[in-house]
Amino acid sequence: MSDRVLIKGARLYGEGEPVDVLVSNGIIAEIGSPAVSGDTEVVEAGGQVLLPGFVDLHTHLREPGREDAETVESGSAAAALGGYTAVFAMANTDPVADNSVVVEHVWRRGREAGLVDVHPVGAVTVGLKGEQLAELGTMAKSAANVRIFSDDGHCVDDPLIMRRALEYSTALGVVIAQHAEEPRLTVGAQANEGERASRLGYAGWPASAEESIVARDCLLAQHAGARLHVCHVSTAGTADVLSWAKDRGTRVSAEVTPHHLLLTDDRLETYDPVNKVNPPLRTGGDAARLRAALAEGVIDCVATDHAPHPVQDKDCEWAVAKPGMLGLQTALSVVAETMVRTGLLDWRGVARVMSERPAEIAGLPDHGRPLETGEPANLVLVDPDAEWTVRGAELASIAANTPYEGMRLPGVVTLTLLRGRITAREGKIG
Ligand SMILES: NC(=O)N[C@@H](CC(=O)O)C(=O)O
Ligand SMILES: [Zn+2]
Ligand SMILES: [Zn+2]
Repeated sequence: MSDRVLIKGARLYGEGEPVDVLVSNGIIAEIGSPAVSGDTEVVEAGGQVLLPGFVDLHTHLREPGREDAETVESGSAAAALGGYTAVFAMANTDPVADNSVVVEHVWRRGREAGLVDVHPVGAVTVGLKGEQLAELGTMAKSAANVRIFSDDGHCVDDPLIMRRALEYSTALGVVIAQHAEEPRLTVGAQANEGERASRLGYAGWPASAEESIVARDCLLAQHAGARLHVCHVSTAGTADVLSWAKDRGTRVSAEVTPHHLLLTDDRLETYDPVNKVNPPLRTGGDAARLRAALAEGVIDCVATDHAPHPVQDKDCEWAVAKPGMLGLQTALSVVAETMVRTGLLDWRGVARVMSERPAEIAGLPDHGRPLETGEPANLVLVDPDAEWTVRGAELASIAANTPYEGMRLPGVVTLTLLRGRITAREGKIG
């Protein structure tokens, strides 16, 4: 295949007149009306929107340990098809990614798949048990160059351990990403605490279990001069806490998932565990506030929390089903539906929340870059007017637990380029 790609007639950030973009040697070589030589692959963009490739700070690739749900390879394919050029693979694997052997393994598997930059997240504590700090320094200095640490799936609830992790992180220049859930407040929790959960007989997961940890961690981070990242913000109250913390100069960033922007606890009525997720789907008021907070920058970015589960862990009684839902291939469309169609964000704003901010938070030098000559060609082309119908069985993930089954959504990823190489085109890999 040619190493030169000419994207003809794309609108950069969805703005202005269509231009031609020549990609060569992994970079954007020319923007305007470049001359085409023989050995150039031409992509007719027809006025579609060109954006920097998306960066997902929160993905579960399940390898090692649960290859029946996802592998680095299948998850990388889902990522490329979703318009991603970099993903961060969470540490709650089996064995846990709490040492340099596991993080280097995941990193190498990502390189072998070659569809997206796979950056392993390291665990904060040994075995995600919340008792003893993992060797953050060794993982940071390993070949995997770990930049984000998280016990995601579990909250680092002991304030002393969290304080030590934050203090240690400053010396390493890394970020601690917290799954904010006070475990004493969510014992047996199954769904958002409220009238609907009580009526259906589900133990409630109160907003305060998230908000109290976020407030505590903002204070700990501020005192330590450390950087904190808040995973999957799900409540209006957390947006308030973040707004307060940012106003007083706390170095805190935050993500919201597509499902918390679009779906609400109305979904409980279905009794279908595909809708079970942690933190749980909240109220319409929460979702509205999360959208506004994302538009305002109180919440920095969108992260998928892509959480594949095999059928036996989802196709069962609600109480025993595992929480989590697929997200990589539907994220752009859900953002288009909730943020672009509503007028809350334009496409430049989408570039900010899905590419630029996450790349900055993670410290990735080659992603989330401006669409300019000389910049790395990590790019995604989106057809903003096209719609598609989500079918779990057709997604690239091994698991099929999408909550959007049968939904028609706007925004289709038509091309993804990683360092100038086509990784996905018209819904197909490579
Ligand atoms: N989000 C989820 O419901 N599940 C995640 C864990 C997590 O993100 O907390 C998983 O690993 O399955
Ligand atoms: Zn989590
Ligand atoms: Zn997660």
